[in-house]
Amino acid sequence: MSPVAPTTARFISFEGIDGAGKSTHIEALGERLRQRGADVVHTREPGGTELAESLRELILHRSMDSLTEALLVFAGRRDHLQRVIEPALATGKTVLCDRFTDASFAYQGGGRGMDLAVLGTLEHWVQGTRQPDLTLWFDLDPAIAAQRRAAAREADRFEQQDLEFFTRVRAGYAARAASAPQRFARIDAGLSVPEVAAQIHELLEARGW
Ligand SMILES: Nc1ncnc2c1ncn2[C@@H]1O[C@H](COP(=O)(O)OP(=O)(O)OP(=O)(O)O)[C@@H](O)[C@H]1O
Ligand SMILES: Cc1cn([C@H]2C[C@H](O)[C@@H](COP(=O)(O)O)O2)c(=O)[nH]c1=O
Repeated sequence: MSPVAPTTARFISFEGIDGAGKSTHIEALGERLRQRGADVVHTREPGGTELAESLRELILHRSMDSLTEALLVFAGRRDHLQRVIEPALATGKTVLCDRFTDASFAYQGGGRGMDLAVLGTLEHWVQGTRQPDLTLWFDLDPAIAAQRRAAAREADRFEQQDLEFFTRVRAGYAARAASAPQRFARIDAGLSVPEVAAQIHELLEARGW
């Protein structure tokens, strides 16, 4: 187990349908990387800056059409990239981001049925070639995710959607993972919390992270 050089910039995103278990594991992963010498920044989307957090409130709670939703998500992402993600990576930090652009393809593309070419154009405008170095995709049966959410919290505008919506979102993630297999690592999120943690541990060990 060799320590990570503090100057090794890494961008790791966490993806999956609502309730798949991302948040449960992010802090522990950050701690693991810190112990190996990384300077870790935790952030999230929508959000991550004051402006983008304001947009998050609108996106999660106000009614709007899918193109408006996508434009707000990408506007927040631009601010987030400029103010937080790019400066952190430029100074050798490790960025752990709870959701990034794959969520736009899964939710606005898969869930809402938006044209993927339009999303691809927004992606190119907003982030150029910037992509995470690793995306941990917490893959879970939407029915199980719904049970977990119901036990955990009050639903926002996305979480109120039905199983068909989340089945399309899941398929959106699967398509995105198939298009970038080197970047995506699928986690079986249907297992217990310790078993999911073990999968993440093995994935990072295999990369020497
Ligand atoms: N492997 C697991 N088995 C059973 N319950 C779990 C598991 N992982 C997480 N949970 C529980 O499921 C609920 C949702 O988990 P969590 O908030 O981590 O999901 P999430 O993917 O971050 O959701 P969201 O993206 O909507 O914020 C929580 O109550 C959490 O304790
Ligand atoms: C980045 C991003 C997010 N969303 C949706 C997905 C989730 O339902 C919410 C965020 O809630 P969380 O509890 O913080 O996971 O936003 C989206 O539709 N499009 C996106 O690009």
